[in-house]
Amino acid sequence: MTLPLIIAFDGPAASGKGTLASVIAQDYALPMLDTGLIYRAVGYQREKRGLTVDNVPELVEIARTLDATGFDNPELRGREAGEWASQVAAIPQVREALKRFQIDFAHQSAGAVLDGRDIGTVIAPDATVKLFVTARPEVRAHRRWLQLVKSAPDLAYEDVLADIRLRDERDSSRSSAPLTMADDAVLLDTTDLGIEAAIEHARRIVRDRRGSK
Ligand SMILES: Nc1ncnc2c1ncn2[C@@H]1O[C@H](COP(=O)(O)OP(=O)(O)OP(=O)(O)O)[C@@H](O)[C@H]1O
Ligand SMILES: Nc1ccn([C@@H]2O[C@H](COP(=O)(O)O)[C@@H](O)[C@H]2O)c(=O)n1
Repeated sequence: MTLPLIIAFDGPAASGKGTLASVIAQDYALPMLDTGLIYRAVGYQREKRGLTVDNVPELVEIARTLDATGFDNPELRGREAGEWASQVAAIPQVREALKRFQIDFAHQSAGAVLDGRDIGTVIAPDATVKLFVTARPEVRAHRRWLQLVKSAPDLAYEDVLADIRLRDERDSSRSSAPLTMADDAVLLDTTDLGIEAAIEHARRIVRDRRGSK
């Protein structure tokens, strides 16, 4: 019997963890979950329904009844949705309402690849391999700016950098499941790595860690 292979990618915004997670998921033919999208969907619904972060029971209900059919909405990938996501992600009751689904996804029979902020620490502390993907804020902001400027030509790099810094600070300092590297995670700093080089590093880490278990 083959053991489930659970691979956790955590790290700050635009570090490249989603890019790496999807390549590794393909390599091992595993299902993948971008958990940031879940928080983005809750934050987006908060905004659309005119709620504030103090409307906790309503936000919990949104989280509890979330429907993945709207996940392909391009607005969820936008700049504002990232900020809205980070705000609702700081509410412990919202995190709790989203937890079971993520735990079940991670622990399906073959295993899974998940990327987020608390995968290796909260959702799958038993993951086979944990990577903490990071890069300098200026580099991450530049990557994110390159992505967003295609649909927002007036967007200033400095504003994206400010967003990234604000989100890093909020995600790392919240009381519930803050962004932090698990003790047994491998650090992958992509500051000076192009995509192909980062993929090669990630592949090697997964091979080595998997082989050692
Ligand atoms: N090593 C790299 N070098 C240059 N660009 C990269 C690298 N890794 C990823 N990118 C690009 O940076 C952008 C952000 O990458 P990605 O979406 O994988 O980051 P992320 O950490 O998952 O972000 P978020 O958590 O905000 O969803 C994408 O346009 C991606 O193509
Ligand atoms: N496991 C996670 C994943 C995401 N978040 C929060 O959502 C925001 C958006 O995430 P992206 O990965 O799409 O950038 C992020 O800033 C976090 O606040 C989270 O808390 N836990």
